[in-house]
Order: sequence, then structure tokens, then C-alpha cells
Amino acid sequence: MTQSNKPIVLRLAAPVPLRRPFDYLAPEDLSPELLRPGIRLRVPFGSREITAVLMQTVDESSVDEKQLRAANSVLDDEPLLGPSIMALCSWAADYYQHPVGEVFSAALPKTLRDGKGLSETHWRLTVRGKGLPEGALSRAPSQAKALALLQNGEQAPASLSEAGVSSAVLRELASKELIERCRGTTKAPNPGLKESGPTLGEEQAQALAAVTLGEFSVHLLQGVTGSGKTEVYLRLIAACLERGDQALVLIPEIGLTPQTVERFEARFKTPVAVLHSGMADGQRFAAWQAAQCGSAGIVMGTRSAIFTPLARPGLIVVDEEHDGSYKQQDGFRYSARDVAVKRAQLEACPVILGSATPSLESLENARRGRYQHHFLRGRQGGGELPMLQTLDLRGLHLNAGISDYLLAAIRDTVETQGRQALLFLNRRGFAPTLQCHDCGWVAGCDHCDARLTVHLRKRCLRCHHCAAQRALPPQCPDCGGRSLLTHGLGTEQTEEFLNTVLRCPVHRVDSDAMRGVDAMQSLLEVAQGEEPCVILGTQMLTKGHHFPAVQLVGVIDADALLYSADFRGEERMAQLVVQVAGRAGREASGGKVLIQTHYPDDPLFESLRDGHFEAITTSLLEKRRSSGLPPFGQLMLLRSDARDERDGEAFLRAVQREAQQYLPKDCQLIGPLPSAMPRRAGRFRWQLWCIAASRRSALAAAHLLVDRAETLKKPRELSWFIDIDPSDVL
Ligand SMILES: Nc1ncnc2c1ncn2[C@@H]1O[C@H](COP(=O)(O)OP(=O)(O)OP(=O)(O)O)[C@@H](O)[C@H]1O
Ligand SMILES: [Zn+2]
Repeated sequence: MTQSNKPIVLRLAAPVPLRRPFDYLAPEDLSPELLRPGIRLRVPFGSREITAVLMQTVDESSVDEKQLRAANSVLDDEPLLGPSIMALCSWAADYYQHPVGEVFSAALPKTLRDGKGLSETHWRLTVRGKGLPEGALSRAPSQAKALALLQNGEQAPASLSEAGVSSAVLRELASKELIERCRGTTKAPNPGLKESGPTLGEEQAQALAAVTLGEFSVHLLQGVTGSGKTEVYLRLIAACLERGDQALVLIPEIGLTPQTVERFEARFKTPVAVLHSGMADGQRFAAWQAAQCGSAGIVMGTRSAIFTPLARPGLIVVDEEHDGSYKQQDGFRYSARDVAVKRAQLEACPVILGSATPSLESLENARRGRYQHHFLRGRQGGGELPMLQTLDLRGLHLNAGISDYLLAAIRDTVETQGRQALLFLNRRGFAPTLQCHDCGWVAGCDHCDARLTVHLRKRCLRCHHCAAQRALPPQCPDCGGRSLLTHGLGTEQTEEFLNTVLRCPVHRVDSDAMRGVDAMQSLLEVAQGEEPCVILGTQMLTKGHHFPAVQLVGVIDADALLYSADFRGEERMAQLVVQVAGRAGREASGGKVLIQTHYPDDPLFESLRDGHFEAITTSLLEKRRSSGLPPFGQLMLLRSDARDERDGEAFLRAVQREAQQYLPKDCQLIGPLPSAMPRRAGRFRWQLWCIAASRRSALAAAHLLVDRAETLKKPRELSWFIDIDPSDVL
């Protein structure tokens, strides 16, 4: 009992871009028991009304009480977000130095952020239905069956339809007022299996046995493509469901295809709730609700699914943990993989990070004993890993980037053996440069420090860094010369060349050709169909898809990957080569990978050739250690972005000056430096690097930098943000 008449102060996460919670007074005559963290309220904000989440109630506000406004209404009688998600969001807001209200927004689907209520998705008996005398529906057996099922309590439509009850029957019963809709409440998911998996191999069984459900632990499952990692996930999920718990499975952006979902649905009886950014609000809301109420035993999704509340969390899986799509690149810049580890700790459950090519961060955590490291060294079904071979390009004649040797290998694969070849080239378009042969003019972007890429098919020039696009000029705009040359390579050009020399179809897979989900889907169908063809593409090819009939993999320009300005360039290149190589000949043996390079003696290629991914990561980790870069130092970037060329630098320099003396001793500020592309979309970009030797000082430094940046006067035109653990520094 409160003695004084002190009003209750509500501390709320409001969806506004400010790095602090907001205090409000409780709505009048509201029973205090209703004010539980995790409920939503409608509150006045300026002249608007917004939906905010209650973080906690406090006795006293830091703001003068007379200034506090009262909340208008309470939206939920039960918290939508449980204590662990609440704690996760608060942790993430602090760790990533991001406005707390926007972080909480990541945990709620749009429908709920807009203030609408949970929908009534389940069916239950009405009072009338409960009191129905036995045998009353003997002439309608399917209705009687539905009633019998509902005697055990409410049911989700999915489990009713699985039991053979159609929606027509449900409608009929509802019209007789025997059943009604209700909100789903927490229930144990159906642990049943539709099919049992294969007998596990020894290494799989060892990995499985090492994971104890019901307590926090982190496992790094490292296994080449096709080694049976997914099978280990499936067994763990089965054990998790058996305990009455739910499993959360994260998949990279492009790996989440109907095939992936089908594989899980084929194994388990429990519904699989799927969440990704391309879904309509309604679908997303339904999946969120199935996760939150516990009716879906498996929740599967891309990056943002990591914030989905679960009624009974028991296991988290992050597939292809090294994948770049787990890091959000704008707004709330979190890493879903890292958040997953934190979440597992808060939920007291195990988390499995799986990959053929783990990130250096995870490998180092395993080396230090923070993560348990399990290996799957052999491929399932005996399919051998393809042989890797470098092809010395020095002095060789190239056609659209392709050497005669590679062309012969492609011909042999598709025309002689009737198999498929997969070619990797990380540049879309026809050519990255258009130049005038007479005066040397080069087509550049007006808004970026970048050249325009030639897209011959669409007869245009495009900037790959901003939205700029213009028609292909018939002559040089500077001197009027008519001989315009293209330099460099792109997928369009290689596709065109291959079409002239091969009789089989050439499928191009890049973001120009693969617009929409369906395009990728139909390509995968072609690949499954096993007709002889060439599949030519960018990054998009490397992720998790199965290409069973691929016998030859060609990496057209490995050098472009090797010499990147980003300190992660070599790591990415090694991951990429191993990942594309993994697409070859899973079912059949004798697959081959040809890597075209001018530097066949680079030690990195040597290790790749010998199949020593570990030798590469060991030497890359050594390099990182000596330079103090991640995972040995923690990196954060304060980035600015301004229309004026000097503003950004001046602002970051001022932040640096103000922060320097308060900085923890083991932190270092570097810069300000211009970004690798100093001007992009008409704005000048600068960055201030901060490297900290420990997590604790990193957090302190992040607070300090953000605090200074927020208080300093800045030109109106300038914007800034902090990127904690950035995945790219360009
Ligand atoms: N113990 C086993 N016995 C027989 N077949 C198995 C076994 N484990 C997995 N498989 C089969 O081998 C194939 C590859 O397994 P799985 O998809 O689990 O590998 P993965 O490592 O997850 O591959 P990727 O890296 O591409 O995701 C699948 O068809 C799977 O059904
Ligand atoms: Zn541009």
C-alpha cells in the first residue's frame, strides 16, 4: 500500500527516434494490477495519440510531476511481451545505442503497433456447446467430432483441420452458437512427427548429445554443405517439442524459400509459423500471434524474427550464421545472430549457430571456450566435396571474363556430360564503366563518387549506389565522339557471350533478373529439373540453395573479391568460394571448382585448394589479432552524412575532441576519415572509428560518443548514426 497519494508513474517505450523512455501518469481510476510491463497503452504525444509499451512503473519521475501527462487508455489486459523479450529489447537499445521505442517496435507486428487488438483465432465451446446432451449431433458426425475435440479445450484452426474438421463444419457449429472464436492461450505444441529422419551419423549424434535443453549454452555447428547440419537441427527441435517447448529458427534472407519451410513441415505435425519482411501485415500478424500464444511449435524467419515473443521458448537455431543478411544495415543496426545469443541467455535455452564457413567472431568465441564447437566433416550420402583448382589467368585470352580453359570445362559439363554448370560473378549489369575512346570521358554518377554501370539490355546507365539512371548516350557528351567503350565485366555480358557459344540455356541470377520471390522459385525448379544448363549469378547463388545436378562451379573473377577495401574482404572471399563450391555435385561425386585468378600463389588460394578452411581462418584471425580488429577489439563507427562537403568532418572532429578525455583507456578513436565512397546520393560521408579492447569499455565509449553527438550543435542538414559491430566499413 502506498502511504502517500503519490501517483503511479509509467515508464514507456514510445515509437519515436529519441534515446530515452517517456514518463506518463496512469489513466485515472485504473486498477494498478493491470499495469504490468509488456502491455500497450494509448498516450497523447504532441498533438497526436500514439501506442507505447509499458516498460516499468516507478514511484517517481525524473520529470516534474506537474509536467506529466496522463495516458489515455490501456490496450491489453495481459502483457503482449514477456519479461525476457522486454529485457532483450532494453538490452538491445542500450547495446546498439538505438532509441528504445524503435527497438520495441521490432518486437511487435504493425497491426499491434497501430493499436489494434489481438485477433481471436481459436475455437472453443460456448456455454450452450458445453451443455449439449450426448448424442445430440449423432446425425452430423463431423460436427460431433469437432465438438468432441473441443471438449479438451480451445483449438487452433490448423490443428482442427489436421484432425479432419473442415472450416465449413466450424461455420455451421458457430451459426448454431455451439462454438465461438477466442484468443489462443498458451498450449504445448504438438510434438508428433510425420516422418522420422535417417539414422544419425556419429558426428551428428555427438553434436546432438552435447546440447542440453532447458539451460543456456551456445553451440557452433561447423559442417560442410550437405554434411547434415539441418538434420541435427531437426532432431533438436523434435526433442524441444517433446518437452512442450517451441523452437525459433533463423534463416538468411535469401535462404527462406518454400522448400526450406516444406522440409520442416514434412517432418513435424506442429504448425510452422513463418515470418519475413516481404509478408503482408495480416499474414505476419497471424504468424506472430501463433508464436506468441504457443500454438506454433516452430517459428521460422529472417533477421527480424529474432524479436518474436514465444510462449515457451526452448531452442534457437541460427542457420548460416556467417551470413551478412543477419546484420541490419539501416535504422536499428542490430545483428540477429548476436541478439540470438543474448536471447538464449535470457530465455535459459541453448542456441545453435550453424555454418560451413563460420564467422571469425564465432570461431574465436569457440576457441576461447565460450561456445562449444562441433564438427561434421563428411558429406551425407558419400557425395564428395568437389575438387578445387585455381586457374592462372596471367597472359590468357579472356572472352567476357571467361578463359578458353573454363569454357572447355563448361562445354564438357553441359554438352558432353549433360550436367549443369554454375558460374559466379559478383557484378551485375553489362560493364562497370563506359568510356569515350576519343577524349577519355568516363560516365560518372552526378550524386556519388562512383562510375555508372552499363546495362545494355535496358539500354541505360545505372548507379549501383543510388537510384540514378539515364539512357545510354549515343555519343560522348563531352567531345561528341562516337566510339564509346565498355570496360570491365558484368553478368549481362558474360550471359550474352555464353549464349552465343553454347547450345544450352543460360540462366542469369542477380537482383536485376530475379525480381520478386517467384523468379528465384522458378530457377530452383529448373535446377531441380536437371536439364543441362548454365546458371550464372552473383552472391544470390551462394546461399543455402541445393543444385543437385551441378557438376562444375566456376568463379570468374576471384581477384575482385580478394582485393576489397573492407578489412573483412579476405574472410568474405574465403566464405564465398567455399559456399559456392558447396553447391556442386552433392548427390554425384567428381564435382569440380575452377577459380580464375591472377594470383594463384596467394596463400589463401593454396589453403582453399587443399580444402583447409580452418587454415585460412587461423591465419586471418592472426592478422586481426595483430591489428586489434574484431573479434579482438570491438569496433564501432560514428558516421555522418551531410550535403556540405566540410560539415561532416567538422562535426565528427568536434565529437572526437569532446569525447577524447573521457574515453576509457583501452579505447582508441581513429579519424574522422572519409568513407570509401566519400559522396553517395549527393551526400558527403565521414566516419569516426572507435576500437575498444573490451566489451565493457566499448559500451562506455558508445554511450559517450552518442551523448556528445546528441548535445553538440550540428548543422541542420547533417545526420549521424552509430553502427556497433559494423559488418562493413565502406
Ligand atoms: N544421418 C543421415 N543419414 C542419411 N542421410 C542424411 C543424414 N543426415 C542428413 N542426411 C541427408 O543428407 C542431405 C544433406 O543434409 P542436410 O541438408 O541436413 O545438410 P546441411 O549440412 O544442412 O546442408 P546445407 O549446408 O546445404 O544446409 C539431406 O538430403 C539429408 O536428408
Ligand atoms: Zn549514384
